Amino acid sequence: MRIDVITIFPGYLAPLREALLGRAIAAGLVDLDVHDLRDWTHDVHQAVDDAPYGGGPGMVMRPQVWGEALDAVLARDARTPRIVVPTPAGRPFTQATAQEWAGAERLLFACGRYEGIDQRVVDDARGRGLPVDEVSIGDYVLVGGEAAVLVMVEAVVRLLPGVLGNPASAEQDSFSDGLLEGPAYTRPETWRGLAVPEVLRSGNHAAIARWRRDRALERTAQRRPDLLAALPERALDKADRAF
Ligand SMILES: CN1CCCC[C@@H]1Cn1ccc2ccc(-c3n[nH]c(N)c3C#N)cc21
Repeated sequence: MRIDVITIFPGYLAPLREALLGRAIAAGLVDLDVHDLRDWTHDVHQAVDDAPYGGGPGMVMRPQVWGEALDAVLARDARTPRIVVPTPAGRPFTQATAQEWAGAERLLFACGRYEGIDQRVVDDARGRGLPVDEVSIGDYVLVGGEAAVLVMVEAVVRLLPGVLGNPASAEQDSFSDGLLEGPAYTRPETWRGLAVPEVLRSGNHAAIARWRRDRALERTAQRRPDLLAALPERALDKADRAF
């Protein structure tokens, strides 16, 4: 997978070259290029923003600069990317989105700042037949798109074959079966007077699987009843319903 990121703060994306993602890049599973939007300005001030039509607070990112940047980055690889524009006004980014994008050959992230990117940049890309996803990572307001890109790239890249040491980890993710993960424990058996649940030390794999499923159902019902309500009928077996 090739990933391009266009931003006015390239340094913000440095963590993408650390740890798991860094290893994926080193292993050739991911090609990452981060581009400075100001490379496509032509004035001495390298202006990337201007006052909003219709008035209002803040500044809007200029379409000319973004248009040139996108055209140039698109041309650097024959593969057509999904263009991803983080925005608080976007569709929710979910595990399903990450799984869908993990199948893409190329992703191109356009990081806005200020009040956002002139809407005609997205409209022009879509008008040329390019797939553009305007997405939000949550119902809170950030200062720009870079933090969202860190989140989304991690969620996608970890799903790529060969990235996680144990592929079962991704299969047993929270959300992969529609439920939150239950509690996890490791040694010592007792810590500050708190013991590991006995069933986890029983060696009875069926009982352990049932206990873990019950804890996931319990936690999901308590913290995310919306996820439980969204589960398809077939997702809960008879034992789940008895829970
Ligand atoms: C605050 N300021 C005026 C109101 C509009 C947004 C703007 C800031 N801003 C500019 C570009 C940009 C991109 C993403 C996000 C963002 N916020 N929250 C999310 N879940 C996000 C995503 N994904 C915020 C951004």
